[in-house]
Amino acid sequence: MLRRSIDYSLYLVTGRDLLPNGKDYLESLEESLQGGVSLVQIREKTTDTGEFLKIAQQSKAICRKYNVPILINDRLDIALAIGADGVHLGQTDMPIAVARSMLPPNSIIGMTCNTVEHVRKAVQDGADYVGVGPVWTTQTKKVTSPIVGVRGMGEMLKALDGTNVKAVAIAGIKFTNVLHCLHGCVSTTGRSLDGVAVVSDIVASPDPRLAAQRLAAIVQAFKSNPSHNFSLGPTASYTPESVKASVGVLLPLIRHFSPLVHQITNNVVTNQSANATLALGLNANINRKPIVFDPVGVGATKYRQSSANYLLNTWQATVIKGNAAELGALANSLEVQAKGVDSVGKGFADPASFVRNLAKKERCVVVLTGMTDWVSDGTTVVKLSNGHPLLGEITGSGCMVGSSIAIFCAAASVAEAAKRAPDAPEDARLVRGDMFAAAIAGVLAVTIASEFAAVRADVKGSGTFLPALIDELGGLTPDKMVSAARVEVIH
Ligand SMILES: Cc1ncc(COP(=O)(O)OP(=O)(O)O)c(N)n1
Ligand SMILES: Cc1nc(C(=O)O)sc1CCOP(=O)(O)O
Repeated sequence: MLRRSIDYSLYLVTGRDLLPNGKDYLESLEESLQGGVSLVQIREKTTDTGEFLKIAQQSKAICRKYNVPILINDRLDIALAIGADGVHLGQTDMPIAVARSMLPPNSIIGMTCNTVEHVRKAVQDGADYVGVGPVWTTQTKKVTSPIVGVRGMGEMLKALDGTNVKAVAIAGIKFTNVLHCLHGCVSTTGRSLDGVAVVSDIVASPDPRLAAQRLAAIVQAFKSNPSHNFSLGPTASYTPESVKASVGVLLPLIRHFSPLVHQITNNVVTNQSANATLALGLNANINRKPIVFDPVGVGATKYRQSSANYLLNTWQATVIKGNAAELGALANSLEVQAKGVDSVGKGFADPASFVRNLAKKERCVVVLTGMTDWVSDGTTVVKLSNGHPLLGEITGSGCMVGSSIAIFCAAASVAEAAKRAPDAPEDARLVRGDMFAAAIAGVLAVTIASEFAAVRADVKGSGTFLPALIDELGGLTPDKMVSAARVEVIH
């Protein structure tokens, strides 16, 4: 039998103990519905049955006014008593089949899932939706299962492929991170969330209407185009000519906008990275938009590995840049070995597939550096064949590439922001501008400058190469970059 269609976009789970002082529960619920809450779950963990029943009845009357379905957390008896639209069950609650046999036909049953196995079981048992998480930590409840993290959600969502079971993420979701959550929680097969479940960001707000409105606007915008990434999107078809043209456009933007770039770098290369940044035309400072992550020597120690994972779960990287050993370690691949922070051996047998898969998994642009550089947005792969062996003989050339990528990303993002009308509708893009082209331009700036530097008469070896490289970075022009760039596009 067909179940009614539910809009899971903004799923409010109630929490009366979080209401601001003096705020009435029913008034808060009604305001949140006016703000765009599309589904409500009444969650009362310590309330007596009689009071729970009364609250559920009153809540149902308000939800009906806005034509929004109401579910009950854990308690089938309350759901049956008030004629709710369904229940939300936890892993230790009543099995779905038993609940289904007791509830009216077409009732909605949701199940909490903390692992891929939970999701598979919930699908098998006939859940209508899964509440997947915890995405982040939360103050609202003592969560006993490990944090799944945004990067762990893809595998859980993938387990829903081929089913009609819906998914909402839960725990720690707020206006400030909801877009990160939606962007990051997409499987490699393209399955994204149907919505987000939120308690405190709405309930604890003195203005729940506004709290719901701003969450709903982002969720709706994301759902209207869930597949976009940091490039021009899956429909954009890149060619060597279009890539080179973008690179040519981006370089003057750096000098025009001189965006601020906040660099957190290691002590060995601080000076050099700052010099490269300045040569390209920037003041190193704070810019809060694109994030370029260079996981230096990530495979070398457990501490580096756990720090990288922590950072990647805390914010969404726009670009991850590394050598074969670093990216191999991030991807848990044993194909390439490291020696200190350097990569040894021949590299990946199929670098194009490697970068494409990692970019898809991490939901960002991936840059694999080496003799040949490979860049992917998860769909398209670009192979870049510029560079000079002297680059490998100076320390920190990889960090310089990271800085250069950051500069181009900042310029592309600031230029896009300048074009945008102040009242333009929310488009749910974590970073605006073509970050794929920017990452490519960042790599090419250094590798092309290295080619110009290496052939200068004043360059006798790595010692004289470094200042010449900085000079050549400062002297780059769009024409020089476009005519020197060796770009192949692999779709
Ligand atoms: C949408 C959604 N997802 C998960 C939960 C957690 O439910 P449960 O595991 O039953 O834990 P309690 O809510 O009972 O503490 C939820 N309520 N809603
Ligand atoms: C009810 C609930 N269940 C969770 C789980 O991980 O299973 S987290 C949670 C509370 C989420 O509250 P907030 O939006 O305030 O972080």
